[in-house]
Amino acid sequence: MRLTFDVDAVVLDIEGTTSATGFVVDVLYPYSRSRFGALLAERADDPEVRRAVTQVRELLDEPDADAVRIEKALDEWLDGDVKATPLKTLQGLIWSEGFARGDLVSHFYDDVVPVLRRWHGDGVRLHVYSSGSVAAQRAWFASSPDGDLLPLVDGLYDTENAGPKQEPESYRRIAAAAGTEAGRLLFLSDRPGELDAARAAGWHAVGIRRAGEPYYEQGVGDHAQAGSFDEIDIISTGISISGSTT
Ligand SMILES: CSCCC(=O)C(=O)COP(=O)(O)O
Ligand SMILES: [Mg+2]
Repeated sequence: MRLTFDVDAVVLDIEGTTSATGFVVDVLYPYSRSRFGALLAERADDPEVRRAVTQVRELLDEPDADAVRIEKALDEWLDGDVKATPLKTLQGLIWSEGFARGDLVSHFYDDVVPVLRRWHGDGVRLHVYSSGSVAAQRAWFASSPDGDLLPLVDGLYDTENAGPKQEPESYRRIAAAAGTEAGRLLFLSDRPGELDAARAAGWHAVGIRRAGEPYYEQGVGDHAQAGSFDEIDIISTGISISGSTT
């Protein structure tokens, strides 16, 4: 079944939506795991590392946690795919350097890039909202197998600049930052809790269900769903339900 939305902007989740969770877990996670120790030891004075370490200590409620304890916590969060903000900050530092060095190339499902190019060509604004840090998102889109996709993207949002993905307030912040009415925004994600939060903020939301992804069997509750981006049409009239133009 095809889905049609009259919106001005589409906001994209990454893992499970544009890209395979398996790739993130099997390629990116080991890459960061093997580099946490050196990052914590050699760059402890880097302001971003220091800020993330402070956040880890706060989350653990262990103000004196040393580098060994911090690394253990990061590894445990990796094992559980826990989307802790300081984990994502440190991964973002490591991955963006890995992408820049050419060690890493990102992954997008086959249907995604042609559809993103079409929507962008049609004047639909594209934003990203992922638990992966903005630095990681930037590197991910810049180093795709199809080349640099960053020119397609207007805004990048993560759990630091927008907030947790399961809270409606985060979606209100993104709408304000993007300068777009809630009813003119469409969120695509694999996780029902994120779709619920977007809808509670007045956005349109579609669950992306791809066979083999962790949330495939659970489904997306009562949200509209699509198996690929090909099933979604965007028309952008610029006319909101209340009749005002954007
Ligand atoms: C380029 S971001 C890498 C993926 C990642 O670490 C992540 O947590 C993605 O989570 P999402 O919110 O996009 O499902
Ligand atoms: Mg996801």
